Amino acid sequence: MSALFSYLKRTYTIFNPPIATKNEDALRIGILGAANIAPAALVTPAKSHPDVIVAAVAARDPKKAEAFAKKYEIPIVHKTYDELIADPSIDCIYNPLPNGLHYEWTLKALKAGKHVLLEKPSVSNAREARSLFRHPLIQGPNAPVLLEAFHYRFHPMWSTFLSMFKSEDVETVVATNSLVAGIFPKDDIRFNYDLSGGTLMDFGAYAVSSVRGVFGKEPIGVKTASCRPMPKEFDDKCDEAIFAEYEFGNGASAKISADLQAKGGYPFPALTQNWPSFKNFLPTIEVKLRPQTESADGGLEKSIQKSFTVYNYMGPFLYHRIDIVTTTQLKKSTDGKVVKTDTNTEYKKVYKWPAEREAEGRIGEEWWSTYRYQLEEFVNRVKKREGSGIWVEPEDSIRQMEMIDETYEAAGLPVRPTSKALEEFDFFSGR
Ligand SMILES: NC(=O)C1=CN([C@@H]2O[C@H](COP(=O)(O)OP(=O)(O)OC[C@H]3O[C@@H](n4cnc5c(N)ncnc54)[C@H](OP(=O)(O)O)[C@@H]3O)[C@@H](O)[C@H]2O)C=CC1
Ligand SMILES: O=C1OC[C@@H](O)[C@H](O)[C@H]1O
Repeated sequence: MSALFSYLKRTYTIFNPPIATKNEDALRIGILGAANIAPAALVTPAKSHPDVIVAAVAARDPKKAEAFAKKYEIPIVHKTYDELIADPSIDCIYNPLPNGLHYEWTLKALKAGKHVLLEKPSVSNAREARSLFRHPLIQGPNAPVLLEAFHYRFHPMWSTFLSMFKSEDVETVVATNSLVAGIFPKDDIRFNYDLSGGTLMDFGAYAVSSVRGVFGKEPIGVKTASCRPMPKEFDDKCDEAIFAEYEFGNGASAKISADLQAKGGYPFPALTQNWPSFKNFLPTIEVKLRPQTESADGGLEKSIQKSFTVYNYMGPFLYHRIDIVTTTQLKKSTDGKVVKTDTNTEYKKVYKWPAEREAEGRIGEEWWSTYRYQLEEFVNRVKKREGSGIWVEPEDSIRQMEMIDETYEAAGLPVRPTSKALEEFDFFSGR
């Protein structure tokens, strides 16, 4: 009963957080577009942050911007994205535009001296990523801050999970993210090539990012990759599902599968045609370590294998569970025949940092969403405070896009298109 009560209380508070009194020097953030994700990723988290005011919004249709501003109590409405970026009262820009517009509008914001919280995936491809994240505009101690909003990384669950094993001990990783068909219509921005859509750019980007995080390094190469393209009458340069396997060296490998149009049939096919299988219902990552073998009495060998599975690693604030399974086997040394198997499973949940980590800047509340933890660090960077140290480094964002490009190429799909803003003037080639 008390577990149910605390679950309900936490969930309620995520969406109805206590309102912080704003400090005089609170950062004023403007939102580019009346985006669906903006309330969850910025407006609600900002409520409980004393140093953040969501001060302005702009949309292509001013009426839409006005309605959005009214609903979310945003004081300033700008007629255009350019006007918002030029507003001197705005310190930071939140960019939740479709992926294909990330490069252009982020660069414009940085040129105007604004800090940018940029939705994931950061840009359309590795070329854009190199141009943006190595841009002279963001170099130097007083340069504007630019962060790719891979929010799940900022939640204490993720760091705790990574701390449970050593990356060099990992043998296999499987990351699976599925969403029931029909949630996103087939003409959604996620399935529009010109806007840099594709499942690999969406759910798949989390899978790529999480696998890279587990290994703490880049793959040697893509072993296999395939996709299920969108139907021909839609945009078949976009993947509605993507499957890939990567080699990480020393026999280690990772598989990802991401599907934004999943059909399954669990548990009653006639009623649940579109549902992914139960096991894959929540975004899941499973890490298996290499078995550790030691000799035991009586001509036996003892082999211990550990696996760590997180259910809902993408949105752990809503619910998650880490399963730690230890399988101990006794085998005959002569022929490897298993004589005894013991399995022990532990379950862990981590919604906030333990109190003793506060001194390291690891602060938060049980009801902080991944976006709230992320906002805390974004503000810390802008305000030059130490913070938790968790960050998505510029080179990390570049390598993320390199892996996405390589996967698309291996799956036989084109890399997402480069923005005209870069085609027209590429800083690095000077064109
Ligand atoms: N962090 C997370 O958990 C999530 C992140 N995202 C990311 O956020 C971004 C936006 O996603 P989401 O909010 O779902 O998207 P929306 O469909 O809500 O689109 C976002 C905004 O894009 C603007 N826009 C500008 N040009 C176009 C165009 N040509 N076609 C369509 N829209 C256009 C619209 O702005 P206007 O209002 O001006 O018309 C719209 O409000 C993506 O990069 C996505 O990957 C998405 C969901 C979750
Ligand atoms: O980042 C995201 O997380 C939630 C999904 O619904 C969405 O498609 C994706 O962009």
